[in-house]
Amino acid sequence: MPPKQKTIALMGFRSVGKSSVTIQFVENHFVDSYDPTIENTFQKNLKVGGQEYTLQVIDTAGQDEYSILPQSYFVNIDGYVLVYSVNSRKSFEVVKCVYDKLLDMKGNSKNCPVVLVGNKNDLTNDREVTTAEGKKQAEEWKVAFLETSAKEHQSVTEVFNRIIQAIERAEGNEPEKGGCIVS
Ligand SMILES: Nc1nc2c(ncn2[C@@H]2O[C@H](COP(=O)(O)OP(=O)(O)OP(=O)(O)O)[C@@H](O)[C@H]2O)c(=O)[nH]1
Repeated sequence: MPPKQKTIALMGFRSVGKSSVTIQFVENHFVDSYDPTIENTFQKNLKVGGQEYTLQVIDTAGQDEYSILPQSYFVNIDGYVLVYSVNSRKSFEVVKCVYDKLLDMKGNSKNCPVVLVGNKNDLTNDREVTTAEGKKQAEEWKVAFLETSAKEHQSVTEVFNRIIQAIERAEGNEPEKGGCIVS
């Protein structure tokens, strides 16, 4: 089977680690410095449930609760990774606003595959959002939830595995359960 092409956007408040998660996934390293993103697109192959995927990963500029999302964020994007950082309650509030705006534009949640990600879970002493709160929000939205650490490469690949599964489900295909092989 030829690779399927999917486009995924990472969205969320500034400095939550969208670029770090993307770079850890695509290039397998962690960038300690903070360089605000305008917008970058990366490409990466990933095998999920026996199917090869070519992913375009769009690392967006950070949003806040007042951001007007550009039209380009609603067309030609198959799935959304909504990122907050567990050490910032503000970023958790912003991610809810971003979700509401996405849903407004997409019409309903069936058209809007999402994975909710609480990044920086290595910062145990600075935590402001509990795992239970993230989980509860994801259950309300009926989406997958993961806590990650881009710094410690924890659950990063799993994020992309889960968003592909969500996209396939939204398209009416239930992908086989199984390992995910990164190439
Ligand atoms: N401790 C820790 N720091 C992280 C983690 N992920 C990112 N950071 C740091 O957080 C800062 C912001 O990370 P970025 O990846 O640039 O965040 P961003 O969401 O892309 O930011 P914008 O481009 O402004 O939207 C950087 O200093 C990163 O090194 C993580 O998992 N753990």
